[in-house]
Amino acid sequence: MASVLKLNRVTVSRGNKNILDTVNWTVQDGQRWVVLGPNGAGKTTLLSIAAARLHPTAGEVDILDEILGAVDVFELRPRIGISSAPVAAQIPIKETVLNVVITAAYGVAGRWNEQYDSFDDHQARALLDDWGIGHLADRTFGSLSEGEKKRALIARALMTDPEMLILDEPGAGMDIAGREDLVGRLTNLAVDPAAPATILVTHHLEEIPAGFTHALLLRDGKVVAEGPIEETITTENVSATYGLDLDLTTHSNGRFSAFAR
Ligand SMILES: Nc1ncnc2c1ncn2[C@@H]1O[C@H](COP(=O)(O)OP(=O)(O)OP(=O)(O)O)[C@@H](O)[C@H]1O
Repeated sequence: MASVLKLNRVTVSRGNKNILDTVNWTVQDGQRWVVLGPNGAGKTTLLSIAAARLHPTAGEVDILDEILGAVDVFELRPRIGISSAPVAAQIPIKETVLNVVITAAYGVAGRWNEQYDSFDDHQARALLDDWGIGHLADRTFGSLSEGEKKRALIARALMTDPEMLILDEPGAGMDIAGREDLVGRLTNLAVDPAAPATILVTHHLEEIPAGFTHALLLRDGKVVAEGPIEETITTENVSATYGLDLDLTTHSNGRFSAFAR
C-alpha cells in the first residue's frame, strides 16, 4: 500500500504559539481517516497542509509522492478533492449546481469561457445522482439547503477523480435526517475500494461513517492518539482529547456516540 500523505515532525507556528506541534502522520492509499479534536485543536490547519494550501514552519510534508516546497502546488492541487467552508465561500451563489461540479475540471469556482465535453457533463451529472441531488442540477447553488450544498461540494470534490479526498465538517448545519443521509452516502464511499484515500474532520462522533478505518485525535496542536479506529476512538483517548470525562459507546452498526459522565 502506497502512502498518499506523510507528515514528518510538522510544526506550524503563529506568533509564539505552535498551532501544530511536531505532528507525525501517514495516510495510506485505501485508508479512511477521521480527524477529531476540540475547537482550536489545529484540525483546519492540518487539513490545509494535507491539501497543499499551507506550508509548515518546520518539518516535511510528502503529498502523493511529491514533497511540499519542491513541487508546483498548482499541479498537485487538482489531484486532491476538497470540500470545506472556504471552498463553498468561493462559489458564486448564482452558479448552477451542475456548474458547481463541472467547473472543478478546470479548478475554477465559477463558469466562464471554459470548454467542457460530453464526458465532463456526464461525469458531473452522474456524481450529482450519486449524491442524491441530480434533480437539482439546474438550480442555483445559493438556493440549496445546507445539506444539499454539502452534497454538491462533495460531488465537486470528486469531479477530478482525486487521489485524496478531504472533507472538512461535511455534516455541519444539517438536521438529523440530512446527517443520516450524508453519513449513509459516506459509508458507501468508504467501503468502495475504488474511492480515494479519505480524510474527514468532524466535531461529532455520531457523524463518523461506518467503514472509516483510522482516526487521529488532536488537542492543542498535538496528536493525542492515532491509528486503527477501533483502537483509537476509546473512552480514554476521546476524554483526553476533549478534556472531559466522557462515556463513549461503540454501536453495533459501527457508529459512535459520547456523553459527559
Ligand atoms: N493565522 C493565524 N494566526 C494566529 N493564530 C492562528 C492562525 N490560524 C489559526 N490560528 C489559531 O490556531 C489554532 C488552531 O486553529 P484551527 O483553525 O486549525 O483549529 P480547528 O481545530 O480547526 O478549530 P475549529 O474546530 O474551531 O474549527 C486556533 O487557536 C487558531 O486561533
